[in-house]
Amino acid sequence: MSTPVTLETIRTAPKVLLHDHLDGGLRPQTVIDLADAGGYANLPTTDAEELGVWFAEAADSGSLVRYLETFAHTVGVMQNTDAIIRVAAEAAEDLADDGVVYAEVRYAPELFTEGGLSLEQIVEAVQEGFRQGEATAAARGKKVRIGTLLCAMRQNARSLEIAELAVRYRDAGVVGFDIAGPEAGFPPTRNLDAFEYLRQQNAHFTIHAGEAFGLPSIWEAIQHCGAERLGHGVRIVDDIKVEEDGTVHLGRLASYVRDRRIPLEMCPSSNLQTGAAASIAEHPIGLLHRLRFRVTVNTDNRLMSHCSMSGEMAALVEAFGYGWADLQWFTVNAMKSAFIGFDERLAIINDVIKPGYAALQA
Ligand SMILES: O=c1[nH]cnc2c1ncn2[C@@H]1O[C@H](CO)[C@@H](O)[C@H]1O
Ligand SMILES: [Zn+2]
Repeated sequence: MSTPVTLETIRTAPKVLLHDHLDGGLRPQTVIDLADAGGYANLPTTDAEELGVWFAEAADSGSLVRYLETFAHTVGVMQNTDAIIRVAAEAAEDLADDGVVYAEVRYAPELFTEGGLSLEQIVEAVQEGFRQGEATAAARGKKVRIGTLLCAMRQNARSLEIAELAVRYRDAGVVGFDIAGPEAGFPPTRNLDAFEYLRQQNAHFTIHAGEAFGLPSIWEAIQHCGAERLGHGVRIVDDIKVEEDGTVHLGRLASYVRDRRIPLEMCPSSNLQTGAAASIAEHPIGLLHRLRFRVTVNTDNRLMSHCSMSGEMAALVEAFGYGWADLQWFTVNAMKSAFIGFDERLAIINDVIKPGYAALQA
């Protein structure tokens, strides 16, 4: 008999996460410890439980710009290598404990230079932390592999430099590039030189698009910049019309995204907080899953959105009645869309994901 699909059983299922911010996933107690050690005095509270609630509530603002303001505190405590190593190691452990078998975790190196670290020192500290966290998790019998994405911030003008950094570290665990930060007023085409460079280097990138801004942002990301995946991409529904009788019409852009199998890195809880969707039940992921877009499920920011990979899946199960076959479909979609090599993706699908879901459905 098939195992019932509950939060607890979903935790045991192999999961793949493509969109998770390192500076959005700290444990509240770690924020407090690091603030204390590093002399960061601006935290709203030094009680771990209260701090967790504070982040979730402050981020629950209905606006991406206000959501992003909460990162001042996590970035504020990550300005030395010890702090960065600890945060990265704990991220790997927490993901492994939640049953994530492969994750791409992203961060913007340019945000961690206030204490005098070079971009290279920052990248190396994060890689060291991931390596430590993977080893700690493996010793507990949980195997996770972490790939790193480097973000450039849309509001700054350092994207080419960060793209070069990503390429320099591509054989050391950095598997791709992204642009993050406020979307309105900062179109992806501002960073064309970075994307051009990455394409010439045969390097991979995704772009946050279609979260706080609509179709033009998605169109630019794909057709001008050459994004392989879309961070969020929720607003692609603006190009889909559902008639009262249920007939569906896809516009040219939505058709292109579906036909080309462009992966959508969807983050349901985060989207509720930034106002990109009103509720999980009304989240476009339901329609996009039904229409067989290349949908993936992600956390975005586990601290600010007070979520986990298993929790996001459980919320979808509750809202849409999904079963193991749907959760496996999301997981295989994500693994197919990862930025590591084809043979490695295939091995995880065949050796880990399929047997894992088969056992749950047996
Ligand atoms: O959903 C999002 N949309 C756009 N930018 C984001 C989102 N979540 C986090 N960041 C931004 O990405 C930086 C690097 O990790 C974070 O510091 C935050 O400013
Ligand atoms: Zn994001």
